[in-house]
Amino acid sequence: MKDDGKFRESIVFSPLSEPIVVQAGPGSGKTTLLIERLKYIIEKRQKNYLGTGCITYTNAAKDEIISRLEKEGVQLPSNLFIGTIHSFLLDFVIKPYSHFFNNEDIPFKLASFGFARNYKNDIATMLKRPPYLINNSTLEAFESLNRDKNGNPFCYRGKIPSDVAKWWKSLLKRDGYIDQQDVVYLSYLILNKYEHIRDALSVRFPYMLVDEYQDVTYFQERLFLLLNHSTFFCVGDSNQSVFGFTGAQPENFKSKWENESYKTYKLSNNFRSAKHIIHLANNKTDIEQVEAGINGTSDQKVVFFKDVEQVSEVIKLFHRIRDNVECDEDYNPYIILARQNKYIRVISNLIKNQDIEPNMFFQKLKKEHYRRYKILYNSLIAILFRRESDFKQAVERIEEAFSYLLFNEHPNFVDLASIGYDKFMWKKLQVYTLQYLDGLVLSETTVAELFEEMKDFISNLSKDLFGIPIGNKLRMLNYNWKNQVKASKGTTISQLVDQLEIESNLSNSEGNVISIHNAKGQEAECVLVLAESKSQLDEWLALNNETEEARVGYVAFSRARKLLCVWAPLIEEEDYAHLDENVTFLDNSYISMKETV
Ligand SMILES: Nc1ncnc2c1ncn2[C@@H]1O[C@H](COP(=O)(O)OP(=O)(O)OP(=O)(O)O)[C@@H](O)[C@H]1O
Repeated sequence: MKDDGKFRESIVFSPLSEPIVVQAGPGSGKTTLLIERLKYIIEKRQKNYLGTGCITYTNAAKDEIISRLEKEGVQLPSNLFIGTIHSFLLDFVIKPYSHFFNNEDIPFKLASFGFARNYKNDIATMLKRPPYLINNSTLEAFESLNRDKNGNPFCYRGKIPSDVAKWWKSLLKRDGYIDQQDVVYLSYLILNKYEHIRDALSVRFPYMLVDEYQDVTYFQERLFLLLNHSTFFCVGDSNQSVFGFTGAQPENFKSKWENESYKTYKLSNNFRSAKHIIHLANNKTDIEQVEAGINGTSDQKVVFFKDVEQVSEVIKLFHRIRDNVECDEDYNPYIILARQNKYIRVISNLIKNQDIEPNMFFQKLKKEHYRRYKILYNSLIAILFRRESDFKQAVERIEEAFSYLLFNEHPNFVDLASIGYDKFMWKKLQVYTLQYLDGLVLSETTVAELFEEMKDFISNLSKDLFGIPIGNKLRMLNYNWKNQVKASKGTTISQLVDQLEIESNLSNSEGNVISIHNAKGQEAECVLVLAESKSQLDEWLALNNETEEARVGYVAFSRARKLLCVWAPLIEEEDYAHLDENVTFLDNSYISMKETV
């Protein structure tokens, strides 16, 4: 059937009881279609108490869907869930039922980001390495450990041997925690074992919509299959499956596609990109997309930078070229994409064109004592938000500081009853503390003084307001500052807050430089993709999408609406001559030419 408005309406307005899978390339409007279907479900669902779950891959995608619905004036019903699979399962399975699988008979707590840092020495011992060799990427690998199909702990990044992986998961369990990956695995175990729980969940959510289905993991798929009272609407693109290192498998989407109980649809239009971008991407896959949006008619070719060795020159060239592109205000004007975080930091600094010293005080405290770092950092960010009159965010930051101070926990998991508090008292203490921080003369208060004063203030406040002594819970605020004695007495709060303010402004402007993985689902008028080597670019441009690296290139190129520029060091024009119908090669002389003119 021709991919036109009528065809799309027929998908959106299909009977609510029909399970549907939509497969289509980038920019074809999959997410847009999913939102239309969601609107239709909200309007048509038969009983108001029936819920709808809309599973997004990231929180950014969740925000985007909510804002699009709100913009269109859709009233969001209270039983509508929009968010990641992890938050869905945390709310509806882990918090209410995970105590069934915990020897302590209490729900598991979520190990928050940065959690592995607390176990650095144990990790070093297990890996038989000195602690200074345990870097962030090793810690990240521990935090993202998943399971193989048999449920055994498994590192899809290939960094952690299986015996160490097993040790890590049992350590978490012993301490009452689960990590992000096990939110899915444990939820699967719970739903698989207890029929009444899975039935209750499935009946509560008879409509489930899932975006980016190609990145669903094995146990996520198994879990979805258990919800047999729910009707699924799934959209995805196997060619954009780039999260193999988390255990995601495009095969899950393929098997859904081949499952005869689903009605399947393919979309062929691309509403996002200029035609040469679409044709370049078509070269890589068996999905043939057709230019159908307003950008489709543009003759702007894809630009490859050749003979440009310095990334700073490439960025200059990119900005020069995009100066000539008329951008639509409704879209992000540009993004710069790279593969590795390390590289992204270098580029961010280049773009800012200024060397920002990372704040040594925070860096050191983070290494020396992570929990105290969390307390200080959050308190100061709260001051910053207060300055900007963002009271809500300020109190949230104080709450995080308090949660680490009193419980060494993320705010979601604090046990207020253990200190005789209720939620109202907890908030009240935070609001008063925020007022107190706001009243300090920041330029005259050192970090060491802040800790001492805060301890007295909070402990007196708790006694005066509620008659509850919590002084012994505040020992994190007693600190001898180890290797930072001098700095803690010589650094004022205003110096640190000012530094944080600069960093937060910078991170806003840095928002345009992102990793390819984080750019999934996003689009911008102009896109610069930085390959880090010639071999990487070769793989990105190869005529297949079999390898994950090849698919990473596909995702990167297809973010662009009007202009796509690509750079790889030592790129050779003759290697890519077969693309010349869609590609122009430019070198540094473009800049000098423009300057002369
Ligand atoms: N039916 C349509 N008519 C015109 N424009 C559309 C239509 N559907 C989507 N678009 C526009 O096309 C662009 C891409 O849409 P969307 O993000 O939904 O695509 P997608 O298939 O989810 O992309 P990706 O796979 O890259 O995440 C957006 O700017 C969107 O507004």
